[in-house]
Amino acid sequence: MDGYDRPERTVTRVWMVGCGTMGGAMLRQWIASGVLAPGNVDVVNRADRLLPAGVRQARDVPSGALPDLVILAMKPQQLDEVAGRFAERLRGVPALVSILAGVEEHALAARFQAGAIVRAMPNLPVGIGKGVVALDSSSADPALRKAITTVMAALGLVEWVDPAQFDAVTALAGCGPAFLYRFIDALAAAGVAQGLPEDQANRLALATVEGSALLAAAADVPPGTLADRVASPDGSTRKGLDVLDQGQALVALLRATVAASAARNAEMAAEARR
Ligand SMILES: NC(=O)C1=CN([C@@H]2O[C@H](COP(=O)(O)OP(=O)(O)OC[C@H]3O[C@@H](n4cnc5c(N)ncnc54)[C@H](OP(=O)(O)O)[C@@H]3O)[C@@H](O)[C@H]2O)C=CC1
Ligand SMILES: O=C(O)[C@@H]1CCC=N1
Repeated sequence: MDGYDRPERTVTRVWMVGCGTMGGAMLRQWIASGVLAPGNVDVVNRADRLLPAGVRQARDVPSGALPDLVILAMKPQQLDEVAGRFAERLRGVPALVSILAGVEEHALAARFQAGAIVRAMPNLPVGIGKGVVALDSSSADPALRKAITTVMAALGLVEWVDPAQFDAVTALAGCGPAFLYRFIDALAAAGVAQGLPEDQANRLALATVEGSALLAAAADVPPGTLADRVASPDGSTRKGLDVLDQGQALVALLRATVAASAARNAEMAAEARR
């Protein structure tokens, strides 16, 4: 019991529909962290993939009792196909979690009859337990929200967000790793342009981003203050920052980048509405 005389909810048996790049990253970390036992997970995909040992995979959902949780981890464009094939069999599952970008809770509820539906937006570092998982649900009760929070906490930072902000959160955190990886490559390429060997520039750029992120995460001051600490008075960093800050160049570039991703999420939401 949780102190409010309600039974605790636990997530033990899970079915996962689709388990590619993101589903696979989540599953690997859940199993590595002991949150899920491999023998309690069934994956439904179109062809066998390399999955953690002990996880079953098949082309159809298993027969027998429904699990505690079904996770939809295929692409948004595959929603109707998956609903057409599996919605009847999944009817009455206690909880359905979707990681499909853009696809709203009522679009899922129009296709699947589940006790509750939760939208989740992970990002790729969940595979090492250092990701972000944004969550939203209007149908989950407090006990389920707590259970889902516990499961997702093994993947990294968990944030419940306003549904109206889900597309923005997806653009920032879900897509964010891709933007960071581009930045790392661009930093390395800039070093090469200054005469560094390419392999060395790649190592230096990656280690610089890794160390800087770890330091910022541990610091008691914001990243902007750390940037000023790097910039010695009248030194070389300031000259570089002046370029990034000129006309708010970097801010404007990232605003446009995140806005483009958020707009695509909104398009995918519209495509899934009915
Ligand atoms: N990649 C990322 O960083 C993030 C992705 N997401 C979301 O995760 C979801 C998956 O993306 P991602 O992992 O990149 O894509 P992938 O293409 O890597 O994975 C999709 C998976 O779905 C499976 N699949 C496709 N159609 C069906 C079907 N009809 N029945 C069962 N399984 C099916 C594929 O099977 P098969 O293996 O046979 O091809 C594959 O395993 C998307 O909805 C995306 O919005 C969310 C946050 C971040
Ligand atoms: O590119 C995509 O659509 C998904 C959503 C967030 C990251 N990847």
